[in-house]
Amino acid sequence: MKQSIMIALSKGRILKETLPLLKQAGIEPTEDLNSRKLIFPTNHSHINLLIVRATDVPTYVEYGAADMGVSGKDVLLEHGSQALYEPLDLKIAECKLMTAGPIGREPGSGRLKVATKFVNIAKRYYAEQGKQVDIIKLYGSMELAPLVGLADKIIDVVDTGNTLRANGLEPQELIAHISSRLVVNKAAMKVKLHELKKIIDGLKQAVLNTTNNQ
Ligand SMILES: Nc1ncnc2c1ncn2[C@@H]1O[C@H](COP(=O)(O)OP(=O)(O)OP(=O)(O)O)[C@@H](O)[C@H]1O
Ligand SMILES: O=P(O)(O)OC[C@H]1O[C@H](OP(=O)(O)OP(=O)(O)O)[C@H](O)[C@@H]1O
Repeated sequence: MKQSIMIALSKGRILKETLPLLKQAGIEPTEDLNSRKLIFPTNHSHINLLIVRATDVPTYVEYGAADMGVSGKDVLLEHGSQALYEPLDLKIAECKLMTAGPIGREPGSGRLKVATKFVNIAKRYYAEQGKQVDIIKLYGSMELAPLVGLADKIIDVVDTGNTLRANGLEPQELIAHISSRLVVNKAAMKVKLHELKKIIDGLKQAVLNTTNNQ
């Protein structure tokens, strides 16, 4: 019997952009993913999909509750991914992790206040520059913080820049180019090598086909 494989995905962008790649790799869910269920069967009886919050994907994979998953590089940088293999850049959900602030306004001379949900990334970024800043943890709608005086700057992902512009903000420093990555549990990679390698190779080919056709 084939060893069972659990793949962790998150709703929204990652699910939408990963499903066509999985399909090309021969893996398709056999139930409607819009239901309230959280575990979904696929056309392979040994492969199931687990739907979790985007920020929880590395945790599920790290502890082996899922054998593999798809996670934004921003989430991986924030989580710390030493415990995970990252065998493949899926080249989906591409964006940039940036600092941003009010258009044309330089922060005052006091200690800089930076609002973000990426607290670890922010700490590392400013520590590397030898800058002492106050980091304010938010869980969403970071763009609001500079508008109401909660922070001078934010750190968030930027794609078109529309969200920043709509709130009178502009992108400033680039911290990292972001795309979604396939992550694999290290122990599973040993124990389930054969089954996991088939999926990784299938996805690798799917990414190649997709990028060649763009
Ligand atoms: N505007 C964007 N364009 C392209 N990729 C993006 C954009 N925003 C986020 N991403 C990438 O897609 C990933 C998933 O984003 P998504 O918006 O689906 O989840 P989220 O809202 O960040 O997660 P959660 O639901 O846990 O808050 C992010 O981790 C990031 O890598
Ligand atoms: O530069 P842009 O193209 O405007 O994209 C950037 C926005 O995209 C993401 O939000 P998303 O659309 O995923 O909504 P969310 O806040 O629900 O995650 C992110 O949090 C930014 O706010």
